[in-house]
Amino acid sequence: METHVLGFPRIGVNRELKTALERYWKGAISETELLAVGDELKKRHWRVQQESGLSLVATGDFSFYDQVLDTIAMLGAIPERFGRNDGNGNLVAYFHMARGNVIENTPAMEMTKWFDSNYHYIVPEFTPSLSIHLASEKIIEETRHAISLGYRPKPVLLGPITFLCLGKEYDGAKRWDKLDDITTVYCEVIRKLAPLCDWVQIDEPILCTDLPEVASSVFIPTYQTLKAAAGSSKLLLATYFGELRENLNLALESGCDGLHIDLAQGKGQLNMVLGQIPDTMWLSLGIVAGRNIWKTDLRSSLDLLQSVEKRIGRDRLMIASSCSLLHVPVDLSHETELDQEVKNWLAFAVQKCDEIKILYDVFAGDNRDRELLENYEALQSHRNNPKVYRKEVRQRVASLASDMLYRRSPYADRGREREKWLKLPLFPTTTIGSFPQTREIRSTRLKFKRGQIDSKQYEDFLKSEIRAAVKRQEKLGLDVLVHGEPERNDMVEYFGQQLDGFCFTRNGWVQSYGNRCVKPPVIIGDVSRPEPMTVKWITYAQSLTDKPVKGMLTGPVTILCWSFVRDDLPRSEVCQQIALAIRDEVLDLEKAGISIIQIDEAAFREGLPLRKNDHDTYLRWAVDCFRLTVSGVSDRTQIHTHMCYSEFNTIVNWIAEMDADVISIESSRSKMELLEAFKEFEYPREIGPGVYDIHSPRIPTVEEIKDLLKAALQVIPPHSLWINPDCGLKTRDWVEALPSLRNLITAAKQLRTEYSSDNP
Ligand SMILES: CN1c2c(nc(N)[nH]c2=O)NC[C@@H]1CNc1ccc(C(=O)N[C@@H](CCC(=O)N[C@@H](CCC(=O)N[C@@H](CCC(=O)O)C(=O)O)C(=O)O)C(=O)O)cc1
Ligand SMILES: N[C@@H](CCS)C(=O)O
Ligand SMILES: [Zn+2]
Repeated sequence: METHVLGFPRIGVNRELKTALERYWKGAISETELLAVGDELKKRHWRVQQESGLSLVATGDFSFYDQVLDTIAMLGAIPERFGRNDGNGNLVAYFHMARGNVIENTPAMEMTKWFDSNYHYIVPEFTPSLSIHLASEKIIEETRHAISLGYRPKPVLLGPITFLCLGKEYDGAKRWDKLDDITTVYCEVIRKLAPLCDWVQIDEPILCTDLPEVASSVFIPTYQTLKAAAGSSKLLLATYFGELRENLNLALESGCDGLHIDLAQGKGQLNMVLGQIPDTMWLSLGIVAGRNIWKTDLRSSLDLLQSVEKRIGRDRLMIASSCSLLHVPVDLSHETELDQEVKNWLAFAVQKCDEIKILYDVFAGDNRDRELLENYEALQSHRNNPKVYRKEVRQRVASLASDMLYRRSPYADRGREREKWLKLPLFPTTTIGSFPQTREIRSTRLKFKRGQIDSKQYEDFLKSEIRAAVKRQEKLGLDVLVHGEPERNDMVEYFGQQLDGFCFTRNGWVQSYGNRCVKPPVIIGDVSRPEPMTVKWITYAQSLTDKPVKGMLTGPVTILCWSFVRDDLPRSEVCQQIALAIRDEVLDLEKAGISIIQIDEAAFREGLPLRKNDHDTYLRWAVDCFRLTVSGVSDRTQIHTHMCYSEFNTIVNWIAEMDADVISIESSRSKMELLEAFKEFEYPREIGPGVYDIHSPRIPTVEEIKDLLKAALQVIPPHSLWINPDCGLKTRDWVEALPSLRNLITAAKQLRTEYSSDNP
């Protein structure tokens, strides 16, 4: 038997990687110093896995930005605009791909959501001239390094089929034409890894989705080629984030020596796999959930292990995490301020490694009765805690009436009165909500948290930030203003902190992309809103200006998706509870005189199940929860929503069903590609496709912005077009945000002039 995790979080328990990256980008540390931080983190994480007693340690899972970008570097699949650098150890080219090159004005590669998670990967670009060759031996070097330190490594590669499926084709390129070259490089890498290790893990999460036909047809031959390169080293085909369903045969006939299945998000597949797995194939059971932070139910996991043993014996079994632990925080023992009872319900990456080992020990016949009893008691304490079940919340959800899902009038009617009221120009300009979270804002919040300043001082500081934000926007000439969100640490955590039913970690950071991390709140019980959460700040901003200030809220689906959610209640029901809480806030904002309210549903698309068959069920309850949130307002109130990284094509009709008056969407990195969706489906509302890529430090030019707007105008009627950045500006500095917004306003003004003279 073997025990292992599919990957370990790389950010570091104190976000050491984030700090080092930011210092390196600023020029405060050298490349050598950055590499040393990486080495230290790798060593630390290998040590954790070994000290837990796992039989294998993952190598190649560390990355300075993203594992897909590392694969791009390994294959030399570097787009021409970054020069002919081979990416091997060349961190400069590597970071240009991730973040753009400010000096040469080269845009970054696109970034999008990793399956249905809040992790983001860099999207491979396939062009006809792309030449694939082994360009980086990082994984081989890392594996040798682990061996030199006495570890038993299991290198982790992103599989070629998933890599190809996740990329995008440009200039008429056909991705599958690259398969042979890519397979050749993978063979070269596997051949070099084979003498170093017993197992090589190849991740093909794409097998848990509806696979394109061509991918199915090339899967088995590709893997047979890879297996031939592996020689006596064993290949573990890792699947996760769902069930294999109709792709099971591909996995079983791949020639791989082992198959890993996700039993957290794909428990239903176990019987089918057990019924069909060949006698020679190892089975890695992903029992310990890699996407949530609840303790594993060890007793029921042991029952499962025993039932598996009865069917296929124990010699070919591996006990594992369901997926990489990238999606959970590093170490619970650092949570010194968490309520002890709640803490006892949780397990982070380090603790999950321990759980795997306990399962192994008990299964192997060792006595771990104390740990089993503690685990049982912890689960009971969660179930029986009075905060978990709250009668008044359950009753409110039970008494929901269907008329609570409808605005008073249909869209066409409710706009008329509002137009007179809001007096917005053609192509109204706005931003998405947040302004730069400057060092001063973050450190003042920290001082408040540590009790070094009192609430009056903190509130005065936030008000001065809001005043400055309003002044800046008036000076820029924006039409619809925002208060800038200086009071928010994060758009989900901030709301979670004010809602009953949530709890928080102090240090539970999870990587979202590159250097950016989130601290997802934990939903432990029924959710309700004890008091207004944003009204004070929005009304303060509105009191400073005659222009409309948008109320800014995070929507229920996004709060759900970006939290660790209790697993004893359907997600749809938890979402309804959150929707009711946010509905109360919407109505309070309206009562306080706010005429435009934006409800961010940045994670709406992310929550979409990976299989088409499961889409409609999710979309129905997710759309209804959004409608429940906003439908109480009068016709005069304009409802906005905002979404990031949206590949909408198949769900535009559902987005229209949300019945928001205006939607703003990320689109600049993908060069307005999302508009394809609107060509076929005439979206009956107003739209602000993003024209400024806020994830890059680059300042977009007026011409660039106008080009994007003109592309948008091919599809969106002028009276429906809003002008805004892709997303909030919290990750930018003012030195980048101000000139970018100036260019955005100039582009809007020029377009207005062109349109009024073209269309008198
Ligand atoms: C919009 N996006 C978001 C996603 N998910 C979220 N939960 N939130 C989002 O906004 N997903 C999709 C996109 C892109 N993803 C992200 C994710 C994260 C960020 C981001 O900016 N993260 C910040 C951390 C934010 C935060 O919680 N900050 C806290 C703590 C600040 C801190 O680190 N304090 C230091 C000391 C500071 C000092 O003295 O200078 C400390 O405590 O030691 C806060 O502000 O209070 C990040 O930097 O990673 C953006 C997009
Ligand atoms: N209002 C939020 C949305 C981010 S998705 C912001 O501007 O940061
Ligand atoms: Zn956004």
